[in-house]
Amino acid sequence: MPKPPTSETVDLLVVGGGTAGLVGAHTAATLGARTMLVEQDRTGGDCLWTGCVPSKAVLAAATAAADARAAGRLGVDTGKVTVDFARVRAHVAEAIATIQPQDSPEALTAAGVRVVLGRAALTGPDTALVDGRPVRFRAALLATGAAPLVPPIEGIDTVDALTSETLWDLEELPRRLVVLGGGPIGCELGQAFARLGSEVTVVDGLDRVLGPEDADAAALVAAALRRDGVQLRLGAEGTRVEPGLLHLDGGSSVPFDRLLVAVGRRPRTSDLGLAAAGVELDEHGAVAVDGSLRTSNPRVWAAGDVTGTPFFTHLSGMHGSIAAGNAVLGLRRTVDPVVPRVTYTSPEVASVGVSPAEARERGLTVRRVEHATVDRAVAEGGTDGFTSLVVDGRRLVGGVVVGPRAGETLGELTLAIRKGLTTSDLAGTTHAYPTYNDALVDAAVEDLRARLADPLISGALRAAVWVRGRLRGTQRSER
Ligand SMILES: Cc1cc2nc3c(=O)[nH]c(=O)nc-3n(C[C@H](O)[C@H](O)[C@H](O)COP(=O)(O)OP(=O)(O)OC[C@H]3O[C@@H](n4cnc5c(N)ncnc54)[C@H](O)[C@@H]3O)c2cc1C
Ligand SMILES: NC(=O)c1ccc[n+]([C@@H]2O[C@H](COP(=O)([O-])OP(=O)(O)OC[C@H]3O[C@@H](n4cnc5c(N)ncnc54)[C@H](O)[C@@H]3O)[C@@H](O)[C@H]2O)c1
Repeated sequence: MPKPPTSETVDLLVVGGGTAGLVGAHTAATLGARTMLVEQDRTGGDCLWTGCVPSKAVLAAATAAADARAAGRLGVDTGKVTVDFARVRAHVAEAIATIQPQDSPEALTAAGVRVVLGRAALTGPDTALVDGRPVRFRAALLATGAAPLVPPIEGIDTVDALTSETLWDLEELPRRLVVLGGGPIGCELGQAFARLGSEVTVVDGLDRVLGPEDADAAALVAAALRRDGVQLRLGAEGTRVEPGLLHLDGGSSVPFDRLLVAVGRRPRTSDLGLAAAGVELDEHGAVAVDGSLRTSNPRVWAAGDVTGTPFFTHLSGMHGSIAAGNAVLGLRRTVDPVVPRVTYTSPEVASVGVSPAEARERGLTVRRVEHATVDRAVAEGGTDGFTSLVVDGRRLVGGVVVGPRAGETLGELTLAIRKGLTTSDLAGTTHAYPTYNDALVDAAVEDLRARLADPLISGALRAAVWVRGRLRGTQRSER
């Protein structure tokens, strides 16, 4: 009888080779742990292959087309703008290929990680089956990500609906693209395909796009989408699909050549052996974790989209690093609550911390500067936007930036909030002129001026100026 394979023991078993798993495995290996990473498909995960990288690459092509069409307003005539979708696809593929080596099995191996290409499932509290072979682990990190949600709408399986996973296989630009869902994916990709030449309709059950975002920011994005030719069908749910037609509640319908479903994502937890390992799910079907990213099994941690956290690569990476450090060193580090987010529409929407709406409920101060008063925005003709700061006393606790490159401005604000900086810190920092970040400074200055206008402070200041004037007068008359 053949002997059953003996099990190998590792310090950290990482299941999943997306951002959370990659960062987790690198962290553990750097700390000297015997680390095994198992990936069932391609290392790099959603972000590299079907998420951030291809979407931002296609947005770059779309922005180039839109800028070329709009160049006349700057006195530059380009003639008719045409889009060669095959070359757009080549650009997307090249971006992925350029970044891929950083996330590759070779890079992991060079960092000291043992990479197994295959499936992993837990079989007990400290055991797993990895590509059919038993493995014993001192700790495990679940980083299996999330998959696009396809809602159970009647007939949806009859039309070969696209998702963010399959969209990238399109060889031709669809003439009519209907996007179900007006969240970040629906808005970013809806705008991109419209700018590339598709007739796009975005359908959302809510009465606005980008549901959880600042209402004024969402309104600016909706207006920009409409200017790009996107039809918005808001407050309308998809109820039934038949080939070429999406029926909406209320009785109307929208024709399409291709349907893109972008109504959210669901954590990948099936066939992972969670019950055998005593790992519990939360009420939303995500792996339940405590503040240190530990699951209900004290040997098992989880990171990234599988925890149902806001689905962002930067957060997945932070999760991976913290969870792996905790698992290997027995620490209880927690994830910083200041998490920035950017939707890369044109204009971009960048937010962090307390929102203006929450600020109003809590009686905090909101300082807002319209980009129509920001010199760089005026010079570039990019004045559709604003910067709002949320201030608690003098401390910065949140902000929203809408406009070109808003995501770049957000870094400074995120650091300021994380470090508990004040509007005086921001206003007292010399900023290069002219940048969109001038709006941050202007909003901070507005806050300082408003505080100086307080009768007590302005009275004290007037008194100080008067005393200084008297002293000067006395000194002069003594000379
Ligand atoms: C279109 C789109 C655009 C996006 N744009 C942005 C953006 O601009 N900025 C941003 O921050 N975020 C963006 N995101 C979100 C971002 O892609 C995800 O939050 C991030 O990639 C999640 O990383 P992860 O490691 O948690 O999961 P994933 O990247 O999904 O990795 C999980 C990995 O686990 C593997 N796996 C699953 N089960 C097993 C198993 N049993 N055994 C072995 N391997 C397994 C999977 O094959 C996968 O490779 C975007 C997403 C989409 C869809
Ligand atoms: N720039 C970024 O960071 C970025 C970009 C893309 C995606 N992502 C991440 O990926 C996740 C998934 O994005 P998403 O846009 O698919 O999901 P989402 O959950 O953010 O938005 C889905 C939208 O679909 C609508 N919807 C749901 N069911 C519907 C129905 N039957 N009919 C009509 N509308 C319906 C919802 O009202 C919602 O507005 C996001 O949560 C985000 O964190 C991030």
